[in-house]
Amino acid sequence: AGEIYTSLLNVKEAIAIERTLIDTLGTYIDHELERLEDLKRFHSRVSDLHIAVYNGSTTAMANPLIAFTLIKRLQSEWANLVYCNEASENTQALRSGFKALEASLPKMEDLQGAAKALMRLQDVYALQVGSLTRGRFQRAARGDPVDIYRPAVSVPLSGDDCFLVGKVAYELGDFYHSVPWLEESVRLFRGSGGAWRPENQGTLEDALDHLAFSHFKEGNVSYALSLSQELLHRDPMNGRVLQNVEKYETLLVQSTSLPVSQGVGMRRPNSTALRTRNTYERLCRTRGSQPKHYENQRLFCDYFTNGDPVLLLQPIRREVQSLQPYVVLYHNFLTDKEAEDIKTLSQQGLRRSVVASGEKQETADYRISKSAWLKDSASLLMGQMDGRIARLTGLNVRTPYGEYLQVVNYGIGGHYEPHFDHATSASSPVFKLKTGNRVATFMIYLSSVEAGGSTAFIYANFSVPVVKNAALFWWNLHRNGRGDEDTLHAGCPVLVGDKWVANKWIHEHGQEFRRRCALDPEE
Ligand SMILES: O=C(O)CCC(=O)C(=O)O
Ligand SMILES: [Fe+2]
Repeated sequence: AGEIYTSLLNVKEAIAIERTLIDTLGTYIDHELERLEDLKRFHSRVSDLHIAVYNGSTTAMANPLIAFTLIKRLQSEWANLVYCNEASENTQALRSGFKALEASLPKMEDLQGAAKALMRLQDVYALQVGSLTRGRFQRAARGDPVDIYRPAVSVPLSGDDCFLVGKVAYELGDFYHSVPWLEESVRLFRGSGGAWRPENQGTLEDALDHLAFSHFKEGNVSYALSLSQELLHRDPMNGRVLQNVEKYETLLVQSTSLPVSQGVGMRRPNSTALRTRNTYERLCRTRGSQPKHYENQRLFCDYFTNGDPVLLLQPIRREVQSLQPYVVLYHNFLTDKEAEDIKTLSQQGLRRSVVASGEKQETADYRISKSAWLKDSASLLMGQMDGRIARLTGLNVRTPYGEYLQVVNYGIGGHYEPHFDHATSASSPVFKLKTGNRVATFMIYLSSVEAGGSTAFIYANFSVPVVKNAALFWWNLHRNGRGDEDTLHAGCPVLVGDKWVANKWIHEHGQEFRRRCALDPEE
């Protein structure tokens, strides 16, 4: 079993696992209740006897029957009860039921991945952590926060839920994220009276401790001090906290003469994609600033036939999204049934998506999804689709000029940060087919999403929302074979939904007479 958080299909499968656990726990509780009923029955029988028969005197023992039953109870009944194995048998059944599922349970990696996903969504969609903990997706705005998406059912987070997210950030040394999540955790733990719960990972004290240190690392010593003082108040014997309090006090005395380092504002941790991050995130939140069709006459919608006899009978609705680079959206490229069939066909083959790294391929945080390759033999549908793509694009998409269909299912907060589909180095695995570079991408949306998940073209400054059954086509290379930098694109994090896409990558070879060279290097 691979990880779960990288594909929503696997996350959905986890529901069935928990159903089994619910049943197992239910059985355990029933058995334990029966056991406690037995204990209660015995307890009240004996205590009733003491009230009714013995009644503070010993005269009843003159009755040999009463004396016999007292002897019997003390000789065997009490021992039988006290040494009964039922409790441990019940526990054992509960634990073995759990153990049977252990292999299919999420791992630490899944919890971390899911926590990182929440922080990613918080960043990219500028969501308020306070709203998230109330089960809402809201952005800070002047005045009241604005709903980005309204879920039908909203599930609030607990103090412990927030503690875990904060702790994941904390352990990554990411105090920018640990602070707001631990703040929420402390607030919620305080609100619930700080009562201990057996299922919890952390306590109010743990949250205070992590929060104080996060503030200290962010340069907010006085806040770190007051949190540590609260912690010390609750846990006066904690020597480490006492030391911290003293340390913070000393630092504060010294720093009165130093420039105040507080209020600088916390910085988000740097990522490699820093250069394009602002544009990328803006494009994920909005559709960007690509001129609308009425602002640019050359952007249009039409019913497209490509002069093809089949398409002439059933033209396809084409929406030109951009001219430089040339990006078009073909609506209703597939039927619902076909989209479902493709998802079903790929289910067994889904593996964690990889990215090119030199000559090798490896998993990366910047691509969170699972994908499968569907060979032409997978279904008759493959050939039919190839035919449709060939008619629309006028290109040769037969193997090896077109790659197998790559079906992708995104995970929690799943995304694909800005990248090129074509190879940018001679050692790229793209050249393994020996049919040149990826000249064009034909990407089909197999699902819709509730929120997020747009496809963003960073330099071209526009984004395309997910439209189920539609297909997005663009040229990755200039006519002279050089990569077109303007095709830098990304799959935005899925805010709410189960996003599926399918990629058909078309190579240079086989297109010699279909897409000819041009003298203009920009063409
Ligand atoms: O999911 C998307 O919107 C983009 C996917 C993509 O760019 C890719 O798979 O190469
Ligand atoms: Fe791509």
